[in-house]
Amino acid sequence: MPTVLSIAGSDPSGGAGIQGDIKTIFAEGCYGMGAVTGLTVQNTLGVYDVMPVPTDFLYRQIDETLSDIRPDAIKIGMIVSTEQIDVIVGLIKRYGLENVIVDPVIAPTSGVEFANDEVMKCMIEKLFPLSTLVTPNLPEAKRICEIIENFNLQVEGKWQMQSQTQSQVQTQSQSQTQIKRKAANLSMPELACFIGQNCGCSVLIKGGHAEGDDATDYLWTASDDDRIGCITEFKDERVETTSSHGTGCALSSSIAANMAKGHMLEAAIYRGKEYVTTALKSDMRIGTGNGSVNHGALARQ
Ligand SMILES: Nc1ncnc2c1ncn2[C@@H]1O[C@H](COP(=O)(O)OP(=O)(O)OP(=O)(O)O)[C@@H](O)[C@H]1O
Ligand SMILES: Cc1ncc(COP(=O)(O)O)c(N)n1
Repeated sequence: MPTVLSIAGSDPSGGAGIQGDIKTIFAEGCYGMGAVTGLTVQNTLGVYDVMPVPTDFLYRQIDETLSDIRPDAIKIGMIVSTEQIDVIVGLIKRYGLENVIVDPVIAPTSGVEFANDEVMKCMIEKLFPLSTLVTPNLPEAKRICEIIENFNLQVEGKWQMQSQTQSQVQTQSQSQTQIKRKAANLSMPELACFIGQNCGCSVLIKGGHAEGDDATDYLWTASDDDRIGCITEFKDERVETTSSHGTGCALSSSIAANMAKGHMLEAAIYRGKEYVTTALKSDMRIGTGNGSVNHGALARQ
């Protein structure tokens, strides 16, 4: 059975974080594992508090799991300190892990902040370049671009190596200076391109917080020679529901699970989107606030 490790925070109300991830991974027919970065106090009405797990304990959770069971993909959600990032980055490198999906949860829709600018800067510099895919929502993508601009970050790595050999990419690279100047007003595809070029990873900007009748996500591809530097649109209907808590966690976990099953990145995103739309359409209505998506609405092998 394909195996997926989620490294994320605990959401005791069950819709997001490690609880939502493992439900999603199970529904996708994979074996789910979870290493907890922090405990939260939250329900369907908001996030009230966060308590980080000590760094050495996070290290031991992941290390002992990896030394026993090798994951075919990993999903990384809430990270609350630069020390936690160093631990995760060190272990990804030591075990040579592949199919690394990072959902950079900066601040939940309602409630306290998970990651400050210092943590985000560290994530951008150290974790993003090791990632197969980074999946910010629209406000997160704008904040990441501002941090890249404000700290003048440009991460050395695989992107720079690839851009020397790809003429299509060189053309986009030349327009980077122009993109940098107007980062605050970038469109969703431009945001994806800006982050991807600066961090050397594929980037999916999620459209749940955008306006419009459709929920459209945009992928900028850093790997896969044929598609490098290309933008791909993933469009689906916008579902009217008050049960949308955990969509971001469900999407990234579903993508990780589908990559663990052997799907290529674009196919895995397509299937992830299908999973989330079905989970939203179920309109489960648990709790008194913004209830959880129905993780069991689509189950497949
Ligand atoms: N009302 C909706 N109808 C259909 N799809 C949606 C809706 N809201 C979000 N999505 C989809 O859900 C996925 C997650 O997007 P979103 O922008 O909500 O991420 P997020 O903010 O990280 O999620 P969360 O609210 O769990 O933090 C995307 O594929 C997005 O297009
Ligand atoms: C532990 C944890 N991780 C991620 C989220 C996603 O945030 P939201 O769905 O509220 O925007 C969350 N609420 N809790």
